[in-house]
Amino acid sequence: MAAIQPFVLRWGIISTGGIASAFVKDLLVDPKTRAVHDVVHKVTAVGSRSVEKAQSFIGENAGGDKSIKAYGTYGEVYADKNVDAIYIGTPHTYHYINALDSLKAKKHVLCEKPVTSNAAELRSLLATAKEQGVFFMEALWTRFQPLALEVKRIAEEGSLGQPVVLHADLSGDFDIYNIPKTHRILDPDLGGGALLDLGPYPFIWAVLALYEHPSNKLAKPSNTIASMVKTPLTGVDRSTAFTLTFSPSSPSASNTLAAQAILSCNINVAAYPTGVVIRYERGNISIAAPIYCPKSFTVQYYEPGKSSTIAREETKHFDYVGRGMHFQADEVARCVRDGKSESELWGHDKSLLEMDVFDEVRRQGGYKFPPGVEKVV
Ligand SMILES: NC(=O)C1=CN([C@@H]2O[C@H](COP(=O)(O)OP(=O)(O)OC[C@H]3O[C@@H](n4cnc5c(N)ncnc54)[C@H](OP(=O)(O)O)[C@@H]3O)[C@@H](O)[C@H]2O)C=CC1
Ligand SMILES: O=C1OC[C@@H](O)[C@H](O)[C@H]1O
Repeated sequence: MAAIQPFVLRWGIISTGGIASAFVKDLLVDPKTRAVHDVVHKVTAVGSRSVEKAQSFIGENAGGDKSIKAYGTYGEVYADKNVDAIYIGTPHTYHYINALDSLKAKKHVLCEKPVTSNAAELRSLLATAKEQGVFFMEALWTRFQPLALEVKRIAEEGSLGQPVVLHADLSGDFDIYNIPKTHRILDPDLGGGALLDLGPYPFIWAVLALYEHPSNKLAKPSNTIASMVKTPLTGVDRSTAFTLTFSPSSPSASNTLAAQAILSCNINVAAYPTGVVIRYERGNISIAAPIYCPKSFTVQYYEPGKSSTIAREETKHFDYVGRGMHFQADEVARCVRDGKSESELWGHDKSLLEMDVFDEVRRQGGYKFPPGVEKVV
């Protein structure tokens, strides 16, 4: 019997920065190393604002593969007939225009986080993706990693009971007093600050453990409270804390979850070793830093009826070839192969919730983008 050929997704890469490089290296990892046999990835084009940069990028990240086109404009990638899907790795505030141009060229899109600067931009992109009949997804790679799938399985299998409270922090020491104020983490024109860059990760754990919990019935948080500390360097948020409360919409509502997520992010201190703690009625799940690609988590089960005593605990470790960005690429390939417009794991509703929450956090924190940064308001 003839072997079934894997589906090949042909990628065009927009920009040649740090994360585009990491993504391409992962795309080129043999999927069989992670037991994936149904899809494979091919990079067919790289677009940069400089053709020399595109050429060097291919040399450094794809062994100088001559079959990959190097372009000195992004537009040539959108127009390339040998590109099925576009990966966007530009700074936050360019995601909207780059994604819009890709969608208008009828390309499927995987766009780095945060998907847009605000919710209005995202709504506009989703409308365009629908009109054009193409797939669109935010690159929230953590949601597709095997560790996240296993945390979700254990959290929902029943032994731990209902979630009560989740604490998640992502911090990173960006050496903010010594880097240029034009660095993307500090520059307000590039959506600088902790919330947009780091906030998606504490948020994704709140979504996985609370929003997606079966007892929540995909109800949005009933309340969001937020506060920001701004850096005088450029006025962007150095530290942001926000809480999301999930509670039944009425005493008879089908969404019965009553739980809170306490989330934070900072750009002037390194990550704490435990990045996420989810407390349940009958135990805890602790996830090791870095929370964007954790390699282990520990589940503790309480002595029955005694939340002060741990009866047993188990730590699970995960390892694979590559950084872990290829799992989201596999999801894109499968969705495109199957004619889907969005992923079931990180679908449009979750990116929309993220941008609605972030808009509200910025409103309460008093963070306004400079005029002209938001392309849709
Ligand atoms: N998933 C993850 O783990 C990570 C995701 N990210 C996300 O990826 C995005 C990019 O981050 P990162 O790779 O660190 O950024 P970099 O600054 O390293 O790269 C951004 C690239 O975007 C292009 N670009 C287009 N317009 C501009 C502009 N006005 N200023 C600067 N660069 C521009 C450049 O490529 P060229 O000159 O070739 O056009 C540049 O190399 C961000 O949105 C961030 O949130 C970042 C890090 C990790
Ligand atoms: O997505 C990200 O994850 C890792 C961080 O260091 C980086 O700044 C951020 O963009």
